Amino acid sequence: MTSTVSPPDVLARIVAHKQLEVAERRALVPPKKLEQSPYLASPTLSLAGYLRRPELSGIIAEFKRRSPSKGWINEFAPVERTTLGYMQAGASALSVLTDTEFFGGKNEDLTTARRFNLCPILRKDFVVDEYQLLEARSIGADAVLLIAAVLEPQQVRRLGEQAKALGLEVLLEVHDRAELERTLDVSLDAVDLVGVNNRDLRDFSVSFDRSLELVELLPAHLGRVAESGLRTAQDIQLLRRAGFEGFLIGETFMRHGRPEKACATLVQQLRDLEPAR
Ligand SMILES: O=P(O)(O)OC[C@@H](O)[C@@H](O)c1c[nH]c2ccccc12
Repeated sequence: MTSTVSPPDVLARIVAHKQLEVAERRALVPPKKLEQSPYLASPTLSLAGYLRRPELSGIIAEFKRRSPSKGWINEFAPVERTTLGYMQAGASALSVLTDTEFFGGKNEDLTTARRFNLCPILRKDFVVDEYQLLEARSIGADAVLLIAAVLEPQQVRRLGEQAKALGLEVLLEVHDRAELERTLDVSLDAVDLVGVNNRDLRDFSVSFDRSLELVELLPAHLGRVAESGLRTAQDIQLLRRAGFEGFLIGETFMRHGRPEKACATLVQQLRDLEPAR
């Protein structure tokens, strides 16, 4: 079962659903069980580190089947071929949506991507509970997303510290200055990267101005990621020149029958545009 919801309350609905889902999962698969996953014994890869590698594009290629704003984007692309193709095309890292209800993903998608790729993988989900951090580690993720719009600053700090203790990197997502400042004020040490979401998840509007305005306020030691609505090599060039190191791209790739080919085309265009890199 999947849902499409109207914009104004989408975040609140996702979070409410996620809380129920986490309670169910915890009852079904207790933390002790998750701790037995072999992934807990293997080291994680640094997303921030990979984004700084100059020989790579900085693109975080996302596997996203559907979204509340667009409905189905790509129901049938196989995870193996798509994620491996993304990396062969020159992406720096992967992002895999694991939310089922609203994004059509699942934990197994991330584990499949893990089996086929040696690169940092971001688990893209709505973290509201520490259980999800252990779960992320147990399915093979290297990094998790914490969304400032749905968490209190103190929660970001606590979840961020717990994530780091598990060896996961933390990408904090913000979409305006107030969110950025109140959250980083208390959680600076618990975060590895900051992502500016060009899409307002409250009304789905997209504007690069969000990224361009906020980039100067991002602490230099944190990885800087521009998220959502990126389509062209020119978009990436603009945002890179403004100071971003990472470019999270989902729909531009996934709406093609062969998302990995769309990624290869974009990477080639980027190489033509930025030959000196
Ligand atoms: O498909 P796009 O417009 O390229 O966007 C990718 C990514 O930024 C977007 O999927 C996203 C950003 N933050 C999120 C939080 C939850 C779910 C999804 C997201």
